[in-house]
Amino acid sequence: MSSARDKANRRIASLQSMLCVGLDSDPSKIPTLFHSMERPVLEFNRAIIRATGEHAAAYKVNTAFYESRGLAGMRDLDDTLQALPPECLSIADAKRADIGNTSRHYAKAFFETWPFDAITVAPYMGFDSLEPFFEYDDKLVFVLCLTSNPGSADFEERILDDGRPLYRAVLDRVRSWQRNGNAGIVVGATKASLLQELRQEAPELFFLIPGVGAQGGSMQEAVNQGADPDRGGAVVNVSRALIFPKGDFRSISEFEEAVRREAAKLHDDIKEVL
Ligand SMILES: O=c1ccn([C@@H]2O[C@H](COP(=O)(O)O)[C@@H](O)[C@H]2O)c(=O)[nH]1
Repeated sequence: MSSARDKANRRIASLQSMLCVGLDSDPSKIPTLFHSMERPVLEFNRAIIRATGEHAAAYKVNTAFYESRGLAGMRDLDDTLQALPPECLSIADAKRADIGNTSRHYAKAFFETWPFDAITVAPYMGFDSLEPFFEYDDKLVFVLCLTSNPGSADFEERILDDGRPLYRAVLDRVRSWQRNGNAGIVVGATKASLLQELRQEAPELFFLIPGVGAQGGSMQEAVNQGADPDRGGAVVNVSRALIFPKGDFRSISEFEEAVRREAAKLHDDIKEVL
């Protein structure tokens, strides 16, 4: 069994939490309190980690918010990864994949240079583009399957000649590609009824479920439909609705308290269902 997956399941069971905290740390949205600091995004991330640590099973770093800031962003990504609690699953939401020769370097970047436990990848270019990721059998590779956005209808929900929607074909292939239980899929919380169908089809896959909060998905539905038969095997991501609480904060600790309250609420919702 992949050690990343083991780690995630241990954390889910010990905490009774599937909460994945999304560090979509958009500098234009972080509270002004942080703006005068030398590294506002890193300090913001550290505050979020302090506030959510006791409730989180995983952290997802969406690399777009760091890459868009060039070198300074990459330094923040590096130091954020080091600040994550080692008992939580760390996910690079990088949505990579290319010809095999190039994918090998993407895999090295996100599994070795930055030693994340997991990465998100796109299935469009087929098995040889994903094989370099699956070769890391101690990690978790989340393949985009049925995404949370309305545009999932453009390709993912298209019906193939054999009568299956494309996302079902992706699911079937991912099941055969996994090594040592290192495969996962991304399914949007906004697709709750289909989420249940996919879970029934693939009880052995690990699920990353984004789309709760700002995109309208419900935490309880996501956990209910997405958990595996042992009530583990999935993490549910919340980014904006958790890390950007509304309010005018006079101190960092006031800000952290607001985030902690929101994380505790989400954790309570999860515990009620698990
Ligand atoms: O289908 C997908 C795949 C990835 N995402 C990512 O998850 C978070 C969601 O952010 P919220 O603020 O909680 O809406 C973000 O990083 C997306 O890029 C997704 O939403 N849907």
